[in-house]
Amino acid sequence: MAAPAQKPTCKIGPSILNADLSNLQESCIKMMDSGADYLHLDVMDGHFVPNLTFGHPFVKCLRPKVPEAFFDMHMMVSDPEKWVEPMADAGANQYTFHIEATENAKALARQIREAGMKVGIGIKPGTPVDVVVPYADEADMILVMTVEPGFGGQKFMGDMMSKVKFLREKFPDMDIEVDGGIGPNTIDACAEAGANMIVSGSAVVNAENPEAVISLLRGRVQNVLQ
Ligand SMILES: O=C(CO)[C@H](O)[C@H](O)COP(=O)(O)O
Ligand SMILES: [Fe+2]
Repeated sequence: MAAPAQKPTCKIGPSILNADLSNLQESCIKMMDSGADYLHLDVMDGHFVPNLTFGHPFVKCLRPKVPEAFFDMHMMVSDPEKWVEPMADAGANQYTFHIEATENAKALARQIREAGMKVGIGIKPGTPVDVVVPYADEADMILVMTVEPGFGGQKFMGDMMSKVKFLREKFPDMDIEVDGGIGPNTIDACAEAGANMIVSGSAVVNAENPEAVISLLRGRVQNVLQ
């Protein structure tokens, strides 16, 4: 029997993309100590997006340094099928692939689940939201990108909120994540549209007081969820 549906709760996941790359361990620990609910780790392959970050060897080294953290892997890669088992072995908890990067999202979702991870499905700004609907049953989370994937520190695309609203109406119990350009000035739009998993990169990691920013973001989302 399927587990009973649970109302989505607010979770704040800092992206360490714009942190000090020579000291990511410290940045991750700092984010968790500042009240992060999870860590959003951006994997870029220089092909699906025009930038490179890190892969499963880095995740494997990071895992024991932050043993309690939930790792949400944002896989901006062209062959998402290829890295499922290596990421699971490295200690990833959720594997978010882009719908644009696969020809068989259903099989990929199954592969991720069999590897013991939660399934996330992401859509780029140019992808219509209805593309993801047939696969929603296979997913734990849908990610609506609010910038063109590839770089941190970009401007939030408010017109993506219609996708979030559409998904929230259709899937009241689903985790819906937003990612890109989110901080104190843009959180209200995300919260009102119905997002409950909030990725925030530069606004949190560059803040003098990351704890205060995380708490502000959480407060705004919780106000709407209640
Ligand atoms: O996936 C991403 C970029 O492709 C990052 O997660 C995102 O950009 C977070 O950084 P910021 O909050 O600075 O925009
Ligand atoms: Fe991301």
